[in-house]
Amino acid sequence: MRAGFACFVGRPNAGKSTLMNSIVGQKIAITSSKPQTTRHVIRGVLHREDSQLVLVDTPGLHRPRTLLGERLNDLVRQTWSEVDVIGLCIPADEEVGRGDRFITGELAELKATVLAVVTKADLVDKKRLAEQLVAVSQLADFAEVVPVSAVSGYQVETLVDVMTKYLPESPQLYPDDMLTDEPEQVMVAELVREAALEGVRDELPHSIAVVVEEMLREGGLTKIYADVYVERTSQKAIVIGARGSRLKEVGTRARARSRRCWARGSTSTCTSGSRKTGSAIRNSCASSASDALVRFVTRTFPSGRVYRLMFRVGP
Ligand SMILES: Nc1nc2c(ncn2[C@@H]2O[C@H](COP(=O)(O)OP(=O)(O)OP(=O)(O)O)[C@@H](O)[C@H]2O)c(=O)[nH]1
Repeated sequence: MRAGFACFVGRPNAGKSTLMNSIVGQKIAITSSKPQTTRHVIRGVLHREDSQLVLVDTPGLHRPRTLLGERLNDLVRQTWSEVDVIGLCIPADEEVGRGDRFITGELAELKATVLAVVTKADLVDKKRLAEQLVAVSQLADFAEVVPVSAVSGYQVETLVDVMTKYLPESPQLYPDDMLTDEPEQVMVAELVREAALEGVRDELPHSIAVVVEEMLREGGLTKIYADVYVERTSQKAIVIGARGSRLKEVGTRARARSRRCWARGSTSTCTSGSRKTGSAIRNSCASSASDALVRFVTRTFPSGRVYRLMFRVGP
């Protein structure tokens, strides 16, 4: 029996979270086309008869421009020092760059086994993939270099085999039925944040935060109250959209994703807005709501920057 921790590292947008989801087989880390989507360290557990691979997702390492950026980088480095295997992700469709060399240099100091993972293999032809494998191999003395595509599934199993090979001999670390150690509330908040990030401008990912305040069981349903925070008043309009349309979409998407995540079905969704724009949103929701199940939460918000979203998930 082998069991241990592994993580994927690499520059932002390299495909780390998508790969982790593909390996664990369930949506655990959120993904988006925006760089620096990941803010939490999330564990996904892959159970096999003779092994347990615990995957830790990290934010993309980047040149920090803010204190939050510095803290995210600290989180990455801390994770590196605690795992058994590290997969350095480098996309097949982008040149090996200074960022990759910088990360490789840092990894050389660690005790973990370092593999290179050439991600997004589906985006290039065989010749380009071969060239990228050579370029990546020249970066450092990696234990292995593995090309994969999380989207097509190409070599994902092989990557798991290779990673498992480098885990220490150990009894299993988590119970059989455990896929992640993230609390349910954090996972739902991440799903809402993912929905809120869709279609927003590049600068926004770090400016949106979501806190699930309450999850109330009502018979077979779970009523979820989530607060969406933005950093600046100017970002409010982006998150809310014309006549509340974006916020409503966020609620709908988050509900659908939560439903898929728990595979139980759902009944209703609702969004409501800030103190300033709340009534406009409620009106727009009401006027566009052909779905009779849409309900609204009326509430006075202490700050103009918080938007409350309510949706219900259930069988
Ligand atoms: N075609 C293709 N696209 C991929 C693949 N893996 C990831 N992507 C896309 O690449 C983008 C970034 O993927 P993420 O998994 O969020 O990247 P990340 O490295 O976790 O990003 P950060 O959270 O910024 O660190 C998304 O649009 C994914 O859909 C792949 O194997 N093939």
